[in-house]
Amino acid sequence: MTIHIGAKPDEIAETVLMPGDPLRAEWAAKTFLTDAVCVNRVRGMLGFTGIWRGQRVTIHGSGMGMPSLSIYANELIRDYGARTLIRVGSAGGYQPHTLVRDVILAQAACSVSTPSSTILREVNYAPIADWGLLSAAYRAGQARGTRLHVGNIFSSDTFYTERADHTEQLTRHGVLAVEMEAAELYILAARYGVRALAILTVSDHIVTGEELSADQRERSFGEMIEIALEAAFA
Ligand SMILES: O=P(O)(O)O[C@H]1O[C@H](CO)[C@@H](O)[C@H]1O
Ligand SMILES: O=c1cc[nH]c(=O)[nH]1
Repeated sequence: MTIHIGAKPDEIAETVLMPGDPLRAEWAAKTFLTDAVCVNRVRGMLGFTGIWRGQRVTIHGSGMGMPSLSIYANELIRDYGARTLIRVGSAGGYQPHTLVRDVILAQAACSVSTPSSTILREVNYAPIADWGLLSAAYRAGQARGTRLHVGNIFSSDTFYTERADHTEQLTRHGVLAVEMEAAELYILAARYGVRALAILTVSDHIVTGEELSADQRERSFGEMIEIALEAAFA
């Protein structure tokens, strides 16, 4: 047990999928894993461990924002031995071609700051995905015929931005979408020598205003979960 995760030491798998939403973790575990057991309930941050095609997998919520993800990813890696962490999240599309329900593989994640900024100091570190996971996810998405994009995303510290100029410049520089966790996940993975990838489903579009409901965000992201599982064990 750690401060934030109530699981016993052997109850977390080496492969962990991390949605921001703990209820999405529950839905995904019940939908895609067999013999799924709830291994964490501390603070309502649900985690489940079960079996997918003979492989042990944990699906554990990260909460919203990089400070929250940092707590869970640190404990999963350092205390429980997680070696592959795949964020499965929602994102706001920036580009005309990143449409609602499209899937984005985050090759890199830019940010204004991350929890690691205090230790990286003046270094403008480039957080990047694990190449093996990224290429496997791309192949899995292509094979399924998913509308897929690979590229840079923005990990924001805020959901409600007051900086229209900011969004405009990120869009102009080819950033595909905005979310709130991937950059810190990639930095932690690099620090501890483990594999990480963020797979995102576009849940709303920052320019057109089209959006999915909260219920759809919890339950309609099956394609992304299957791509994540296939990539993890490719
Ligand atoms: O759907 P999740 O995985 O939570 O991801 C996105 O949704 C939340 C904001 O609504 C943030 O956590 C953002 O990164
Ligand atoms: O962080 C997020 C996630 C989904 N949509 C947004 O606009 N921002």
